[in-house]
Amino acid sequence: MNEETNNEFKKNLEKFKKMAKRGKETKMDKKPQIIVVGRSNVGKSTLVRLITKKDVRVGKKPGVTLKINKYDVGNFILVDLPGFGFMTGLEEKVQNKIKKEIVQYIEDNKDQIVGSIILIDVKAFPGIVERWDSKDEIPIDIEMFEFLEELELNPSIFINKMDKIKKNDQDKTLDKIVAIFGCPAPWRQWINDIITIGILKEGIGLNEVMVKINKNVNEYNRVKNKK
Ligand SMILES: Nc1nc2c(ncn2[C@@H]2O[C@H](COP(=O)(O)OP(=O)(O)OP(=O)(O)O)[C@@H](O)[C@H]2O)c(=O)[nH]1
Ligand SMILES: [Mg+2]
Repeated sequence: MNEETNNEFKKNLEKFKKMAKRGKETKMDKKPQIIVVGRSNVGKSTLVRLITKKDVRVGKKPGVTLKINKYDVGNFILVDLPGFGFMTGLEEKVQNKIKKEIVQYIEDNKDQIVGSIILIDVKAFPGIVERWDSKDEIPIDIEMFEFLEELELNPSIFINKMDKIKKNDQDKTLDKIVAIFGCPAPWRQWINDIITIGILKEGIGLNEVMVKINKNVNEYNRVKNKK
C-alpha cells in the first residue's frame, strides 16, 4: 500500500469504528445521568437501592467493586460509582486507579450528567478532614465537590448516617461540615440548596434527594426541548 492509500484506509477505519460505536449506543446512553459518588461504606448502594428499587448489594467489603453500575430509572440514569479515598487493605496504587477511573468517567460523560450527589458519613467525616489537614492535602470529597462544581454538574452533598451522632451535637457537627465545603454556618440555610441530611438506612432523606434529582432532570429536559 502506498502512503496515500494507507492514510485513506486509516481514515475509513476510524470512520467505521465511530459508526460501530454509535450503533452500539442504546437508549440508555441518551438519557440524562445522575451520579452518586463518595467514600466506601457511606451508603451509596443504599441510596441507589432506594431509588431504583433494584437489588443492589449493600454493606459488602469496601473497595472490591471497580465497576461503574448504571441503572435506568425511567426519565434518568442513576450511576453508582466505586467508592473513593483511603480504604483499609487496599493498595495506594489501586486507590489512585479508582480515582482516575471516576474522574475519567465524569469527564467523558459530562454533557449528559445533569446532577451529582456526594455522600458523606456524618460520624466519620470530621475525623477524615482532621487527618488530611495534618498532611496539608485536600480531602478527596472536597476535591471531588470542587471538580463537579467546576464542570457545572450541580453537586449536592448528602450527609448520611445522622443516627450515629447525638441530637445535641447535630448543629455543631453540621456547621463544621458545611464550612469545609465552603458554605458558612448556619448549616440550615443550605438545606434546600446543596445540603441534604438523612438516615438512608431508614429511608430518611430520600424524598429530599428525589426533589433535587427531579429539578436537575426537568431543567435538562427544558433546555433540550428549547433547542
Ligand atoms: N447507621 C447507619 N448505617 C447506614 C445508613 N445508611 C447505610 N448504612 C449502612 O452502611 C453500610 C454501607 O452501606 P452501603 O450502601 O453498602 O455503602 P457504599 O457507599 O455503597 O459502600 P461501597 O460499595 O463499599 O463503596 C451498610 O451496612 C448500610 O446498612 C444510615 O443512615 N445509618
Ligand atoms: Mg456500594
